[in-house]
Amino acid sequence: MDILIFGAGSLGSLLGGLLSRTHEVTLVGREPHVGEVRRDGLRITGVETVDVHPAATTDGTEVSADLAVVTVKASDTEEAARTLATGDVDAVCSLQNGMGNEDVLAAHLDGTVLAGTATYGARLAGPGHVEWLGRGRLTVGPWRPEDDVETAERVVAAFRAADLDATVTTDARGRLWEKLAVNAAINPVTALARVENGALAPPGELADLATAAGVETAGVARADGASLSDATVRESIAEVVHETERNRSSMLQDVTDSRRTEIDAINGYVVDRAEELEESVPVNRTLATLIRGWEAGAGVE
Ligand SMILES: NC(=O)c1ccc[n+]([C@@H]2O[C@H](COP(=O)([O-])OP(=O)(O)OC[C@H]3O[C@@H](n4cnc5c(N)ncnc54)[C@H](O)[C@@H]3O)[C@@H](O)[C@H]2O)c1
Ligand SMILES: CC(C)(CO)[C@@H](O)C(=O)[O-]
Repeated sequence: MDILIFGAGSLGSLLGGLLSRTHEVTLVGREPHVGEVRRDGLRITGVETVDVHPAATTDGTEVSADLAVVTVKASDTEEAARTLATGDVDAVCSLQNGMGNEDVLAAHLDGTVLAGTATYGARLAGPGHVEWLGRGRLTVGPWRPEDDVETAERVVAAFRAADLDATVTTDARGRLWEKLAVNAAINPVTALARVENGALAPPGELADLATAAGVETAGVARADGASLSDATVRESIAEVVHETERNRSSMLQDVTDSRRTEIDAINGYVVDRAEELEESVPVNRTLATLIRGWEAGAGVE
């Protein structure tokens, strides 16, 4: 399969590097990473050490591919979609966190839109070098009624052919809501308290706060038509906190490095959707306000 990875940062470089063992992969990213990959290849260390030489470019315009995997941060999805629209991709699959990315891609692109989740852990350690921090799982499914499950099956088969752990889902929206509830719980609380994920293990006030945000999110998910119980969300949060106890969440890393966070696609999305569905989400609203307040004060782009 001809695969374009749009957003060759941490996750995109890891998955693109692993996929390039079996498929034709082009990474679309930024300098100095792209130049280093073109010169010396991409090195993956951590869970496994892998040295590969995928194609890499900073120019994602007018490209054609069987599949574009989108791994930019949520605030860059609109630009990614506009850029991809200048080319010809048969299918696009977001593996980003948060909600709203698939709708942005669908608004700009003609091909099949797939929604995915990724629990792999990755960190760009330096130009040409990505650290593989945790084995994970990918789920991929059709996003809209007109997006066919056969395309999701072909994509999952291609991922598996490269030894990635991937499954097809026919309930992509439900899966995204569940992941959203976990991120809405863990990300802003760890970012505001400046703690590793393990600090949210129960019992404790931080655990209670995170769980309250997750349970509120499950309420909005149900109002949106998803079948996501409070118990499932509580269990998922506790499980992810346990499995990633030494992780600094992506939002904590963004705040520490003075970068814009994905708050709009996480708690911000919960607040917006809750308003449309006339649900009350005071915890998510407070967390979103605090993170957005930090972004404004820090002057991040
Ligand atoms: N890192 C992880 O372990 C992980 C795990 C699961 C999900 N995610 C999700 O995946 C997404 C990406 O996360 P990440 O940690 O890889 O972020 P990242 O910032 O490391 O990578 C994104 C990359 O996209 C590049 N980019 C953005 N716009 C571009 C453009 N127009 N042209 C070329 N390059 C462009 C950026 O330069 C950056 O290198 C997020 O939604 C995140 O929440 C990450
Ligand atoms: C699962 C997660 C919360 C683990 O740190 C991750 O999605 C993150 O950091 O965004």
